[in-house]
Amino acid sequence: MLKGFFNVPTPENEPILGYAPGSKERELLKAALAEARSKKGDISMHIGGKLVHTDKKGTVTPPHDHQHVLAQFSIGDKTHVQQAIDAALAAKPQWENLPWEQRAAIFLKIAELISGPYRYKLNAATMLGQSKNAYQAEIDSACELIDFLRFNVSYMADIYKQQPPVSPKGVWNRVEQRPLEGFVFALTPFNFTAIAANLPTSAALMGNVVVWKPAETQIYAANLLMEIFKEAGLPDGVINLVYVGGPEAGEVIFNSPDFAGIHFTGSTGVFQSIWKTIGTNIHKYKTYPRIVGETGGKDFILIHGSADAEVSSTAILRGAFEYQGQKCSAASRTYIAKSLWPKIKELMLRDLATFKMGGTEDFGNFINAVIDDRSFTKLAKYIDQAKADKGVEIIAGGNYDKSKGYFIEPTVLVVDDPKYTTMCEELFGPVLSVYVYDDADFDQVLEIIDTTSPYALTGAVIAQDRYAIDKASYALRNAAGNFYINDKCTGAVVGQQPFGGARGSGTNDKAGSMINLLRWVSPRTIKETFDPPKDYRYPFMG
Ligand SMILES: NC(=O)c1ccc[n+]([C@@H]2O[C@H](COP(=O)([O-])OP(=O)(O)OC[C@H]3O[C@@H](n4cnc5c(N)ncnc54)[C@H](O)[C@@H]3O)[C@@H](O)[C@H]2O)c1
Ligand SMILES: N[C@@H](CCC=O)C(=O)O
Repeated sequence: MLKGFFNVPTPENEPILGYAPGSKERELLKAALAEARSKKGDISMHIGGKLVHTDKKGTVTPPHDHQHVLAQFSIGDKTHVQQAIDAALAAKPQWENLPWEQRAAIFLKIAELISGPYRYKLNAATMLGQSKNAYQAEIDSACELIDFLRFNVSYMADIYKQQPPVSPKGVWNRVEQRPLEGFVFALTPFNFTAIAANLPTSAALMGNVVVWKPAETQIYAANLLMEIFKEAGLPDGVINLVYVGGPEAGEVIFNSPDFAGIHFTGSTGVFQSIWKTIGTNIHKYKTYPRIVGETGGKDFILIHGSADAEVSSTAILRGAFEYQGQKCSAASRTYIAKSLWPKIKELMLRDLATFKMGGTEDFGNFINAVIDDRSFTKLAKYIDQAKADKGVEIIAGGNYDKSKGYFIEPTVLVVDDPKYTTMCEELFGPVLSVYVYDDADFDQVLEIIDTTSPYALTGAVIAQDRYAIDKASYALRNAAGNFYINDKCTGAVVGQQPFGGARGSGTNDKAGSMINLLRWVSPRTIKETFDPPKDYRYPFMG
C-alpha cells in the first residue's frame, strides 16, 4: 500500500465540441455512426467479469428508424440477478480494501478514455440507441459523463479529508468513511447515458459493489460503457450489468438481506412503488438501505411582463424541445404575461417553422424521435385529447407519424385552464403547454405554479424587473430544486449547478455532488485515547 496524502487533479468541465461542418470531430463522429450502423452487435450481460449470453434475445433499433436492427441482446432472468449479487459480494472485500487513490485512478482513466478514444463511439451509440442529435449526445455521453467522473473523484477526496475539528489533548478523533455493508442496486433511465453511468460508478467510487440494471432502451450505450470500465481496469464483479425486466429484478434485489442501497433515476411512480417494497421488506435487511432517487418533473418557465421577448422565446423552445422534451428538466408548462404574448408567440412560431425533424445521422435535424412505441402512443393520446378539448388551442405541431421512426411534431398547446391535464402531468415528450395570464395577476400565478403539480424539479423566471425576480425566487423556493433566472430550465452542469429536485421529484441528493457521494458511505467515528483514566473516581471525590 502506498504511503502519503494524495491530491487529486483539479477537475474542470470538459469542453463541448461543436461538430461544425468541416470539423475533425464531425468527420470522426460520422465515421463512428457509419461503423455502428454497418454491424449487427451481439450484446451480453456482464456478471463477475464474464460475458453472459442467454437464448432469449431482444433487439436494439434506433427510435428514428425502428426497422434497422443495431444489435441483439441477451435477456436475463432472476437467476442472473442472483448471480450478479453473488459476484458483487465476492468482489467486495478486495475492492473496499483497495486504497482510495487506486479506485480514483480507475475512474479518472474512464473519464480519459471517454474524452479521447471512445468519445465518438459512445456518442454514436447514444445517437443511434436513444435518438439524440450530435450536440445533445456530446453534452450527455461525453461532457456530462466525463464531468461526473472527474468531479466525483475530487468530491471523494474532500469527503475523506473531512475530520472532526476537535481532538483535545490526549485524544485523537477520526472519521472513517466505510462503504455500505452489502451491495448497491443502480436502476437507470433511458434518457441520459451520463446518468446511466453515474449511478453505478458514483457508488463504486466510494468502495461499494453494484448490480446495475439499465432501461431496455439504453442497453446499447450501457454495454459499451461496461467495455470501457473494463478497459480502464475496473476489477471483475465491482459493477455487474444485467438485462432483466424491472419488477423481476426487483423481486430478487429487494428480498436480498445484503441489499444496502438503491441509486435510482426514473419515473416517480416506479420510485414510489420501490420505496413501498423496501418498506415492506425492511426487516429482511442487515442494514437500513439508502434510498436515493431522482424522478419526474413538471418543469416551468414563468415569463414576467418585463422580460426580454427574444430571451423568453429561445429559453422556451430550447427548454421544451431539446431532445424531444425527454429531459426530466424539460420545460413543459409556461406562464406568459399577456402584454408579451403576441411578440413571444410570433418569435416562437418563426423559429418552430425552421425546426427540422428526422434521424440523428442527418446533422441538420434539431428534433429526432421519441424513445419508443409506448412513449409515442402516450404522447399521441395527449395530443388527440387536446384536439378534442374545448379550451385548448394547438398553435404548432399536433401531428405524429411512426411509419419509420417514433416522430412527434413539436407541439404547443395554449390552454384556458392553468390546471388543464397537460399543465399538471409529466408527458415526457415534445409537447409544451402555455397559459397566458394578465400581467396584474403575477402574484396569483406564482401561487398556481407552486400548487399545480406534485413535482419540484426545475423552473425558471424570465424578467428584467428585479422585484419580480426576487418575489418569484421566494414564492417558488420549494417548487424547484434547480431554479434559473433569465435562462431555460434545463442543462445543469456538473460542478456548477448540482442537480435534483424535491417533493415528488426525488430525494434531492444532487447528482454529481458531495451530497450524493455521502449517501454511499457509512461513517465510523474512532476515538483514540492516549492516556486513559485508570481510576473510576471523579476528581472532586478526593
Ligand atoms: N430527476 C432526474 O434527475 C431525472 C433524470 C432523468 C430521468 N428522470 C425521469 O425518468 C423518467 C424517464 O425515464 P424512464 O422512462 O427510463 O423511467 P422508468 O421509471 O420507466 O424506468 C427507470 C428504470 O426503472 C426500471 N423499472 C421500470 N419499472 C420498474 C418496476 N416496476 N420495478 C423495478 N424497476 C422498474 C426501468 O426498466 C428502468 O431501468 C421520467 O419520469 C424522468 O423525469 C429523472
Ligand atoms: N441534468 C439534466 C436533466 C437530466 C434529466 O433528464 C438537465 O439539467 O437538463
